[in-house]
Amino acid sequence: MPHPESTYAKFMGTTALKPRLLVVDDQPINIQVMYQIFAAEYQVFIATNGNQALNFCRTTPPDLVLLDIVMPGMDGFEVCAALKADASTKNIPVIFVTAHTDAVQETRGLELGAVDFISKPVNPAVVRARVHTQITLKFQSDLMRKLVFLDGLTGVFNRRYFDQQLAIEVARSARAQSPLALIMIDVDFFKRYNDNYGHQAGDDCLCTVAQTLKASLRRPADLVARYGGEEFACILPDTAFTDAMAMAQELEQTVRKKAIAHADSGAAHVVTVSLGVAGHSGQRPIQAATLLALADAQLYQAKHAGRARACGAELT
Ligand SMILES: Nc1nc2c(ncn2[C@@H]2O[C@H](COP(=O)(O)OP(=O)(O)OP(=O)(O)O)[C@@H](O)[C@H]2O)c(=O)[nH]1
Repeated sequence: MPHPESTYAKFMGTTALKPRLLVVDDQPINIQVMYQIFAAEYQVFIATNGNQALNFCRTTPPDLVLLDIVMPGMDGFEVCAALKADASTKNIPVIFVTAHTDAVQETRGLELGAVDFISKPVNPAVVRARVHTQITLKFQSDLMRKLVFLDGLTGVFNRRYFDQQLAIEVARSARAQSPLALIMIDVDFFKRYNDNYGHQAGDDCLCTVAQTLKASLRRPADLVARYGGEEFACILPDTAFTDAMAMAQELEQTVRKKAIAHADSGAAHVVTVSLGVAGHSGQRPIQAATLLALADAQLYQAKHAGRARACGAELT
C-alpha cells in the first residue's frame, strides 16, 4: 500500500507534506491511542469538543476528521451536520469512531454525510487502512475539483473557482471579523500587444503574467484567478488593506521586472499591469459584489491615472 505522504504529493503536486488528521474526542485515552496510530504518517490535531472541532475545520481545514459521537455539549452527529452544511468544510471527509455502533446510528451518520464508521476499541491496522483509503479518495476528488476549476490557458484558477472562493472568504471574514482584501489586475494596452506581436504571443504573455502573479503570493490561503480575458483577480484572506496595497505594488513591480517587451505600450516599454485594491476590515458583514465593485472602481482609477500602478480603497 503506498505511503499516504507519497499519495498526497502525487495527487496534489506538492512537496511531501503529511496529510492533516483531526481527532475529535473528549477522552484523553482515546486521543492517545489515535495519536500513537497516526503520528508517524500524519499531522495529527486534537479537538476535545464540537465547537473546537468546527473552529479548527473552518480556519485550517484538515484532510480528514475522526469524530467521536458521544461528547459533552455538541455531539458528533451535530458536528458532522454543521461541517456538511458549511461550503468551506463540506468536502472534509468524516469518519465516526464510536463504542456504541448499531445500524440506526450508523445509518444516521452515513446519511449526515460521513464516509465510514469505525468501532471502538479500534484495531490499529484496520483504522489505518480505512483512513488511508479515505485520504486517497479525498486527494483524488481534490484533484478533480482542482482540474474543473483551472483556467485552460494560464493554469491558474478560473472564474468559477474565484466566485466560489470569494463567497466563502466573505462569509469567513464576517464570521471571524477578520480582514479580507481583493485585487483586480488588468494587463495594460493588451490589445496593442496582440496587434503588434500576434495572438499566440499574447497567449504566452498572459501565461507569464499569471504564473508571475501566482509565484508572488506567499500565503497558502492567497489565490490568483483569471477573471476573464486579460484580467486577473487575487483574494487575500486575513490581510489588512495596507498590506494588500503593499502586495499590489509588489505585484506591479514583479510583472514589470519580467521585462516582456511591449514596444507599443503607452505605459512603458515592457508589459505592465494596473491594479485595483479593495480592503475590508471585517467589522461588519458585506456582499462579495460590493468588494468586487470597489476593486473594479479602483482599477479604473489606476488606468485613468496613467496605468502601471495600484490604486486602492477600504470599505468603511
Ligand atoms: N492573446 C489573447 N488575447 C486576449 C485574450 N483574452 C482577451 N484578449 C485580448 O485582450 C485585449 C483587451 O483589450 P482592451 O479591453 O481594449 O484593453 P487594453 O488594450 O488592455 O487596454 P487597457 O486595459 O485600457 O490598458 C483584447 O484585444 C482581447 O482580444 C486571450 O486569451 N489571449
